Amino acid sequence: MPSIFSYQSAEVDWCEGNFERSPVIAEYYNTVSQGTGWGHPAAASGTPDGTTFFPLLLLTPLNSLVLEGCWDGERLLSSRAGPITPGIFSMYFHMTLSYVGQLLDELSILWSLAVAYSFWYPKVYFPRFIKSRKHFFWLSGVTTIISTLMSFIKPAINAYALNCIAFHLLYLTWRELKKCQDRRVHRMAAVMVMWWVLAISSWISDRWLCGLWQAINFPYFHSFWHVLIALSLLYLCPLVIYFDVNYEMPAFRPKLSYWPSDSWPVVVPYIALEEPHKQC
Ligand SMILES: CCCCCCCC/C=C\CCCCCCCC(=O)N[C@@H](CO)[C@H](O)/C=C/CCCCCCCCCCCCC
Ligand SMILES: [Ca+2]
Ligand SMILES: [Zn+2]
Repeated sequence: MPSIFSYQSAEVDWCEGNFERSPVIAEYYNTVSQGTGWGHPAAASGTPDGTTFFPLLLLTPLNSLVLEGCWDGERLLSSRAGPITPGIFSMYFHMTLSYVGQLLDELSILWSLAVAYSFWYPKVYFPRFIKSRKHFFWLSGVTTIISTLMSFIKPAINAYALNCIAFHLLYLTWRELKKCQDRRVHRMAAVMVMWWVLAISSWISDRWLCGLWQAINFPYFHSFWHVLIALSLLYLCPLVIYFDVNYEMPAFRPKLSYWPSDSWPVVVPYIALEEPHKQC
């Protein structure tokens, strides 16, 4: 019986052929695309420095400096670790296709989402029996522990369940957009949805139509998913911060902007805070 750490002991095997480009990396393009796709949304947390928050890994140290003292340590850390941790475990998964790799990949996504929900889920959407964010923390924690235990029953369906969470995020975004007049916010949400539709189409294509892609010698749709879901997260993060600042820090006026400028074809979204008097 193979060990849970052995190569190819996972329940899932993606469409890309195994060990075609390296004797130690099972799915070369899936591993590499995960490495390049991830990281940059990690810095998409921005918070008050009075100016900007950039969603690029390169700018993370800069952001961390300006965020310190404005956000508490847990929020800062979770906004950094949230996207990076699944990225690293996912690389390990595609490198080995091991059972442990698969569960680390899926459970790290589950826990990162739970942490993000705990910190940023707007209070107005709390269930009626939840009276404070502390209670909501407990609710998220218990739900996540139960989900973690259930995820061992049939790991192959975990990814489908995780993908369903995106629908809840879409629903929340739609609820927030109904209350928001800012056209820039609507535009950013539209771009996020566009990347997500392309991402989920790639993920489903790889899962369901693998025979077709192998027949035309192009089994790389899961690599596209990695890059596209990272891009949608890149747009989701500033949106989450925008809504959070409106709820939690009403003295500030958040403004969505693009770096280096709105008119460039390739841009990085970020949030600028407009508040002349207050520092944090
Ligand atoms: C201030 C903002 C803080 C934001 C914190 C963000 C926390 C991020 C939490 C999770 C990151 C999601 C990681 C994506 C998956 C990467 C790994 C991967 O590709 N795994 C696959 C196997 O390699 C696996 O099959 C995929 C499983 C499904 C994952 C579904 C994740 C849904 C995440 C929703 C992203 C929202 C995008 C916009 C939606 C409208
Ligand atoms: Ca494969
Ligand atoms: Zn993957």
